[in-house]
Amino acid sequence: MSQSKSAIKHDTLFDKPFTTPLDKAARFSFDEQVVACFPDMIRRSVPGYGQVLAMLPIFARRHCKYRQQDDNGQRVSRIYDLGCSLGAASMTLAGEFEAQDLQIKAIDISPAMTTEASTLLSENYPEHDIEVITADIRDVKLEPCDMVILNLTLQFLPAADRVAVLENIYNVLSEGGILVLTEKTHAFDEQYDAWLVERYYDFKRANGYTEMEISGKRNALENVLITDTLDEHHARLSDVGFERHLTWFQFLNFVSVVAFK
Ligand SMILES: C[S@@+](CC[C@H](N)C(=O)[O-])C[C@H]1O[C@@H](n2cnc3c(N)ncnc32)[C@H](O)[C@@H]1O
Ligand SMILES: O=C(O)C(=O)C[C@]1(C(=O)O)C=C[C@@H](O)C=C1
Repeated sequence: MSQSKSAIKHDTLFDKPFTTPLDKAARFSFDEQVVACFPDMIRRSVPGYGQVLAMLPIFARRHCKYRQQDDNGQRVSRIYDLGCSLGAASMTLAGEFEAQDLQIKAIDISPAMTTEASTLLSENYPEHDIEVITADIRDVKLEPCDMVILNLTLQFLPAADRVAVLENIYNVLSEGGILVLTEKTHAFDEQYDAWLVERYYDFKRANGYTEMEISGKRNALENVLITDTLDEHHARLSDVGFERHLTWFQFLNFVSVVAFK
């Protein structure tokens, strides 16, 4: 993928002393500053990020069966990329499918993200039917679809809103379709959780983050990124109607679950 304006910036967002977590301005947000270094940040901060992305087209090949129709009446597979950020998941899918086979709808609440995602996707895949939409995924009316990707997005919604978003997804997925839900989690057992969190910080250290950057980001994410346990995710998927869902990927405290309609 080529970056539109400049080379990807190195993430140095938290390399200065941080303010208190009560300072609203210090809260993590997906603004222009984050957009500028996002590919570097997510690659160095999320264990297995590239591996999860690489599996999405492989899952799509098995589960997307041209069940939908585009505006010209052509049979297509419709995929939602919810909380798309710069469109990395959409980009990976477009790279593995012919333009006429897919209709991708990539949605994000951050205009800074969607502006850059639109540029990147249209520059790299001008022939593909990819719509980038700036919206809150709690408000959008989804259309019938074959696959939904929630890659590190649900964790940023207030806990009380998560069921409704998953219910909407369940209702619009076609029979045979899938939801791929990737999340940062915490372990119920405090000792296991402490071990996982410490090894996660080791992972960040190994990727070049300093102690100040690690603690600054932790403060900024407090009450912004709210994790559930893996059991809570599975229970919620059952509650909204998914009868079958399994954890297909886990790397430290990051997991990915596939739910089958
Ligand atoms: C960690 S990023 C997702 C990464 C991306 N899916 C990827 O694979 O590269 C989380 C994204 O969710 C978006 N987001 C958070 N709350 C949202 C909401 N209510 N509606 C839509 N997008 C939301 C943020 O703006 C941010 O871009
Ligand atoms: O938990 C952390 O410290 C992270 O950096 C994780 C995480 C994520 O899971 O989305 C948080 C914010 C950025 O979007 C990139 C990675």
